[in-house]
Amino acid sequence: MPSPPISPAAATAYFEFRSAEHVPETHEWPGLHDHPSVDAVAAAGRDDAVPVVDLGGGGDPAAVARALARAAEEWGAFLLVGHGVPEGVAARMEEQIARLFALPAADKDRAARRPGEMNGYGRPPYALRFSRLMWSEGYTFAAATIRDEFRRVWLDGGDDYLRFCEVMEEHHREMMALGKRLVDVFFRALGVTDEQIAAGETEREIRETLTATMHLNLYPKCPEPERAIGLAAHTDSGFFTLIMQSPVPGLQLLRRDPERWVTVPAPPGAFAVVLGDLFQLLTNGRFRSAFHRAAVNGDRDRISVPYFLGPPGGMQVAPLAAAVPPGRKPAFRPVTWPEYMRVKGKASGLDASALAMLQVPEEGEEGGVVPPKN
Ligand SMILES: C=C1C[C@]23C[C@@]1(O)CC[C@H]2[C@@]12CCC[C@@](C)(C(=O)O1)[C@H]2[C@@H]3C(=O)O
Ligand SMILES: O=C(O)CCC(=O)C(=O)O
Ligand SMILES: [Fe+2]
Repeated sequence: MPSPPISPAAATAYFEFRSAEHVPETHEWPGLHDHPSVDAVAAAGRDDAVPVVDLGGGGDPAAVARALARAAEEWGAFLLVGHGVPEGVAARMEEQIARLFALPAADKDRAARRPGEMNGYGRPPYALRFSRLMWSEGYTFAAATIRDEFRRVWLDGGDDYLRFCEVMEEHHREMMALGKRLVDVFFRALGVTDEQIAAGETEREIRETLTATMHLNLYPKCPEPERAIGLAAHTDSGFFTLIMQSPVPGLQLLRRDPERWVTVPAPPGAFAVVLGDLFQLLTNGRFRSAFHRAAVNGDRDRISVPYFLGPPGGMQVAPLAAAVPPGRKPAFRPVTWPEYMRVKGKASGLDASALAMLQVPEEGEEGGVVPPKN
C-alpha cells in the first residue's frame, strides 16, 4: 500500500458511517480490483468452492481429518459445520454487538484503544500501516477479561452491561471448547495418532494453554461498496481464527494462478476458519495461513466476530516433530507470538512472508523462501 500512513488526527477521528452518502477520499482504496472476484454461489461445485469440513453427522473421524488436511493444505481456510454450537449463540451475539456499536460515540471513545495497548474500541493494530481508512468499526479484547473491559463502556455496570458480558462469555466458552476439539482434529490430520496426542507433551500443552482474543467487527452498509474495504488484506498471525459472521457474505480469500478473490459463503450456523502464520510454522509449512480481506455490502450491515486462538505470549512455537519429515531438520526456528508480531511489523508485507525470516536453510542452501500460498 502507498505510504505515508494516515495522520494521527485522521486516524483517531470518529467517522459517522450512517450519514455518509459517498465514500470520502480518506476511505477510498486504490487497487481493490486488481484481481477479479469470484462469487461464492457461482463457484459452488467448482475449483473455487470453499471447502466445507463437517465435524458431526456421525462421520468417520479419519475422513474428517482427511477433509481438514486437504482444506488446510490447499486453502488455509474452510467453512466449519456440524460443530454442535447451539444456534441461538450467533443471534444473541449479533444483537449485542449491534447494540454496542450503536452507542453514542462518547461511550465508545471512553474505551478507545490507547497507543501500544491491545484491548479497546478502534481500528485494528495493522491499520496504522495504511494511508487510507477502512469501512468498519472494531473492538478487540482478551476473552479472559470481558467483565473488566466493558466496564469502560457501561460505567454503571447495569443490566445492559451484564447482558452483553453474559453473551460474550457464552460465545467464549463455546469457541474455546470448539477450538480445542479442532486442535485435536488438526493433529490427527497431520498424522499424529490419539495415543501420541495423549502422550505428547507438546501437543497437550498447545491445546491446554490456548489463549483467545476476540475482535468484534461491524461493517456498516456502504453507499459505494466497490470503492471501500471493510478490512484490508492480511494473514492472521496466531494459530487459527474461528469467525462467526452475519448471513451476509464479505470474507474473501486470495487464490493464486491466476490471482483472484473468492468470496466465502455465509450460510447460517457455519463458522469460517482461517489458519494463521504460527500454524504454518507449527506444521513445518504443511498447513498454510490464508491471505484474506473483508469486502463491504451496499444493502446490509455485516457483523463478524473473529476468535483468534494462539499460544500464550511466552511460549516458543516450533515445528511439531510429527510434521517434520524423517531425516530432515525443522524448516523454521522457534519464535514466540509477540516476537513474531515484531518480525511481521518490520517486514514490508502483511502476509506470511515474514515467516521467511524464520526459515532455517537446508544443508548447503543460502537461505529459504516460503513457497507461494494456495
Ligand atoms: C490477537 C490478535 C490478532 C490481531 C492482533 C490481535 O492482538 C487482535 C486483533 C487481530 C487483528 C485483526 C485485524 C487484522 C490483524 C492483522 C490486526 O491488525 O489486528 C489481526 C492481528 C493478527 O492476527 O496478527
Ligand atoms: O470479517 C471477516 O470475515 C474477517 C475478519 C478478519 O479477517 C479479522 O478480523 O482478522
Ligand atoms: Fe483476519
